Amino acid sequence: MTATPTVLIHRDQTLLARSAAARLVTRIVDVQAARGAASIVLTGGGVGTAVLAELAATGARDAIDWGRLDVWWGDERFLPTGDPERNETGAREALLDHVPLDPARLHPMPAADGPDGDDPEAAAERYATLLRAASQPEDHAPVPSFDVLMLGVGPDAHVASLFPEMPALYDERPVVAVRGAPKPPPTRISMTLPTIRAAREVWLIAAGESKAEAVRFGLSEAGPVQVPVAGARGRQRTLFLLDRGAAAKLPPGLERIGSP
Ligand SMILES: O=C(O)[C@H](O)[C@@H](O)[C@H](O)[C@H](O)COP(=O)(O)O
Repeated sequence: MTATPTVLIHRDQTLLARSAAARLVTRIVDVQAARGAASIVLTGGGVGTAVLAELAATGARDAIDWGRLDVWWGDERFLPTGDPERNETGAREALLDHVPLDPARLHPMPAADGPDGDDPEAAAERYATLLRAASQPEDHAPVPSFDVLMLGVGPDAHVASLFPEMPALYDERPVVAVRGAPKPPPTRISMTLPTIRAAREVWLIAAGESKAEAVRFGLSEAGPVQVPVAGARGRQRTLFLLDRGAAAKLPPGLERIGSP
């Protein structure tokens, strides 16, 4: 059963990113204490990368046992390794290159100059195979039950590279290639909604008024094909981490915990 979302509103984007980074430290430390290793899924985009930069900047990051953390990506822009537009490149610069991760536990999505060359379908399948290999019998799914899966939100209500009305939203494979994405670059690789929903916790992180409408519909009963945000829910917990701008059009009657 998926959880009813909890909404948290912060004053501005900086406080939102700091607070999400602090929450991430606590969550990873708690999971590592309970189960040994933890797993997170990263998102591309401005806020997602800002969270990683805040995590790199906080002394609390040393509380994490970086060698026992698996890092996955929810989506990737299908570009050559090291391209500045790749989500992996942004995440490395912001955090991953500055902490003692185990390289074997770092799972970037394949690049356009990777083992499958310029074939995003084969690259997506390769990533799905990696996820399948990492899933445990208790996950009851072909992918692991990620401890935290973070998602940015597009103004059109996309999450990862799942854009409204596009074929990826009907696809039941764990990872798919996306062609013709409205946000550049057009060719991408993305986890699908069933994979996102396998996560224990899903955190939707959004800042700015341009996201307010998408957040509003994402918290409604809208269908995920029209409003992918509405289909992104965690098995145990779903958090909408917002700044005031992104929270400007919330539907009435929602639980809200504001910070001054
Ligand atoms: O590769 C990407 O672009 C993404 O993963 C995408 O889903 C992103 O998270 C949102 O578009 C929000 O991006 P912003 O935070 O920059 O608005």
